[in-house]
Amino acid sequence: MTTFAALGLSDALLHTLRELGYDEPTPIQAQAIPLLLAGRDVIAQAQTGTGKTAAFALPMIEQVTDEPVVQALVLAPTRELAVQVAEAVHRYGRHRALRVLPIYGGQPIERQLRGLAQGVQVVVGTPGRVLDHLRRGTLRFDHLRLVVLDEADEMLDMGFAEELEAILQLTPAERQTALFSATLPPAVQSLTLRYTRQPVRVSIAAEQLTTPHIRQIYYEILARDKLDALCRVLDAEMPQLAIVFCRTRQEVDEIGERLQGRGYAAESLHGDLSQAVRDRVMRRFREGQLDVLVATDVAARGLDIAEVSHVINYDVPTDPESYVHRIGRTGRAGRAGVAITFITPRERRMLQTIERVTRTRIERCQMPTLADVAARRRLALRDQLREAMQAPGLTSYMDLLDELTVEHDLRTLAAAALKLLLNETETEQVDTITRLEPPRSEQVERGERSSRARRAAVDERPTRRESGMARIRLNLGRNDQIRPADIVGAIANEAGLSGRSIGAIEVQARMSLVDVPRRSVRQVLQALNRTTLRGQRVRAVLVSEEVVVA
Ligand SMILES: Nc1ncnc2c1ncn2[C@@H]1O[C@H](COP(=O)(O)OP(=O)(O)OP(=O)(O)O)[C@@H](O)[C@H]1O
Ligand SMILES: [Mg+2]
Repeated sequence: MTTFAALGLSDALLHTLRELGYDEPTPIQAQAIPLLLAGRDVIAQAQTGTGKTAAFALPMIEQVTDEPVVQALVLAPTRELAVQVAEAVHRYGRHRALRVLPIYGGQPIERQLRGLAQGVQVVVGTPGRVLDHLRRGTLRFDHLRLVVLDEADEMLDMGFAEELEAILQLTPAERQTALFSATLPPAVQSLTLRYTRQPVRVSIAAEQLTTPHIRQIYYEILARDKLDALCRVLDAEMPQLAIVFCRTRQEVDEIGERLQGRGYAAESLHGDLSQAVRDRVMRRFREGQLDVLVATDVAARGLDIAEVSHVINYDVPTDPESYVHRIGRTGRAGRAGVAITFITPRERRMLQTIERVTRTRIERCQMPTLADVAARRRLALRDQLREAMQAPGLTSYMDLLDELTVEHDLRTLAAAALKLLLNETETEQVDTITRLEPPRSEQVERGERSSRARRAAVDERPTRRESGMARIRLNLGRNDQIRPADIVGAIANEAGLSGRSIGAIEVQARMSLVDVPRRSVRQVLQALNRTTLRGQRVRAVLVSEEVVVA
């Protein structure tokens, strides 16, 4: 086993590492640090959360002199990552009191100018703003010795190629260059050929592109069930911190708001927000004031927050690299994590591509039932109670207890207290989520069709599911236009959410014949029998007072 000392690091740095609790180097650190100390160019690939930052920051700190001129530059794709890496370099270099300055767009340029004027040794920035400063002449690279491109592939993907080239052209030719990422697809080749000199490739041999510490599962559900499913998953999993990734900024805003509306401590993060808001959201999330961060891929790369226990892909990522980085926000530095991906039936192929590229099997799971959620809450309450019993401060409650036990039996009293704590109003668990109401975006597109669907669904109430059977009660009024497609939609909804294939599930849609004229029921029956559900023909028959769809 290698030690940090054996890698050739100075005593002062070794001391800092001991203080930080770093006992031994990670594999990427063991390989990259000696090469970088020897002045070689390095192209390094290693799984998420395996300490790539220290792999470049430690040799950087050793090479930088006390002279107050910019000697090292780290480029990162996002502002949040630039800030985090700057803080990491500062932390690793604290025995040296290194001056490290993050430089990124959206931050007042005056502050950066002041910082630069004071003389910094290391700059960590996003390509756009760094180039800005170079062109203004407020940043000079005459003494630059080391350039690191963190998440190099992402910077190219984001269209920063020109900026990167322009920046690299303004650096001394004899500088040292290093690229780091958990994914380095072939597109990075041309950049490496032009801007590195005889680079050494370091790639940590791993069976999978993702880390084994992350449990990877997926649920297949319909798009319109996603929000319900998300809430169900959050309730069942009770993450310490969770990041929910969505595809678009609008969706991030919408899901963030709807989660807030349902009482979750959630906030949104994406590139349209002002820097002040982005900073505040990140600070609150890191401090644990938020439970859920809803984000675009802006949060997919590099962010290192130990407490993130769950990553949820609300939308399946459009490329495997994005999947790798997104789920890599959990399961860091050997910790356990859970990654949950929602896919709609049409997205199965995308999932297969991800599995193939990452060489990982993602396990299909059944959506947790309300009973599962209740069971989890009870377990959690049990743990909390045990903790509370150990903690001081119970005396004042004993008086109340003495008062109550005069009249009541202790067991009944405790049970009532538990009931209040769990706040479970329903004694019988209803295990269906059924609403015909489509999400807001769909409603707009569907126009007046949706208003009919809503009306038909007003009184729809889920009934209790028995083994393997989902029942949906549709209370349809006399004047409702009954659209078979809506009924089928509700059934598909339920089947999708329960994660079962429709072939294996028996479904009943009931209509009260008291309110619905027989003629309408006949029409519905005929129409239902012309409908298909996930490629299977629907069979609907009238059984006394009920229309049964199977
Ligand atoms: N040798 C070590 N011993 C213990 N912890 C370490 C060691 N090296 C790094 N860490 C910790 O591991 C965590 C992940 O490190 P880092 O952010 O550098 O990962 P990464 O490889 O850059 O991941 P990503 O690909 O997601 O950017 C950090 O919290 C860091 O403090
Ligand atoms: Mg990193």
